[in-house]
Amino acid sequence: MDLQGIKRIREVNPVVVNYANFVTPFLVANGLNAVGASPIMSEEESEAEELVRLASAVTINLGAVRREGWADIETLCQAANDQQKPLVLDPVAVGATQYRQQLNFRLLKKYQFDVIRGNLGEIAVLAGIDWQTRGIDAGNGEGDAHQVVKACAQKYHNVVIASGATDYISDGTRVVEIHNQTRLLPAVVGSGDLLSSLAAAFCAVGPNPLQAAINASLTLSCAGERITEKLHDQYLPGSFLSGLMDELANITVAQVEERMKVEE
Ligand SMILES: Nc1ncnc2c1ncn2[C@@H]1O[C@H](COP(=O)(O)OP(=O)(O)OP(=O)(O)O)[C@@H](O)[C@H]1O
Ligand SMILES: Cc1ncsc1CCO
Ligand SMILES: [Mg+2]
Repeated sequence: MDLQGIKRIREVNPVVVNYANFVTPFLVANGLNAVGASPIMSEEESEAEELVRLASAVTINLGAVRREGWADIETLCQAANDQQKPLVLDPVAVGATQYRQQLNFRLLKKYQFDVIRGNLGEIAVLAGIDWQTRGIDAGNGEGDAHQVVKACAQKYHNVVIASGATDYISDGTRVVEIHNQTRLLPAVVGSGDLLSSLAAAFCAVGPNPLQAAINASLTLSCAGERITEKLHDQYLPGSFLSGLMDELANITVAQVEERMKVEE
């Protein structure tokens, strides 16, 4: 397992272009900056191709997209595919409305995403497996998480992260489970958005999307565990959030190695 990604991000300082939602761009930009990447948010179609040219990866977050935004998103996706830059999709609340499904399935049909990162409920919708979804939360379902994440990765020929108390990561063949966790991560709206953009940053420094997804998940959850411990397990989402940025900026490969709980 190649856990050196965080070191490479700090050396390379990869530019990550984000089509963000209007709820969490501050968290996503600061989180990317903290790990050593260089975030840029854009919603202007006329600069999309140029931005992708200077970027090392692109994240498309579908959290709050207006119909007018579709052309910009498609230009970003096309440029990323044309220029062979890693492309990550966050299908926020895809189960909630017909509109979200229409947009998600349209993009997944037209463009190749290297990584999809959603909660288990969202990933089940993309996989076409019956699962109860409610808004931005994961919801419950009967399906087996392994089956869901694997089916989604096979369907879209990519790597899928289904996040939750355990993060399940699959390339369609393997399923890797990340058991590091803290209840404070879901207490912060946008921790999922940050995970998606971190996956893009890690894809930018290789060696492959599966390892990048594992490294992104481990970095966020191990940083989250570290600050939770410093807060003596108190439920303090505000302190957690500011401390999380400090941990992301300082976490080392050795610290991740020491506490990582990975199963396959
Ligand atoms: N019950 C839980 N216990 C511990 N960690 C969790 C739990 N649920 C999610 N997480 C962690 O929180 C982070 C965000 O995952 P989550 O599944 O909540 O994404 P999301 O639903 O897209 O969130 P958001 O929409 O707020 O960005 C991940 O790092 C995940 O591992
Ligand atoms: C709350 C919310 N609504 C649209 S996007 C978003 C942030 C979580 O993805
Ligand atoms: Mg989300």
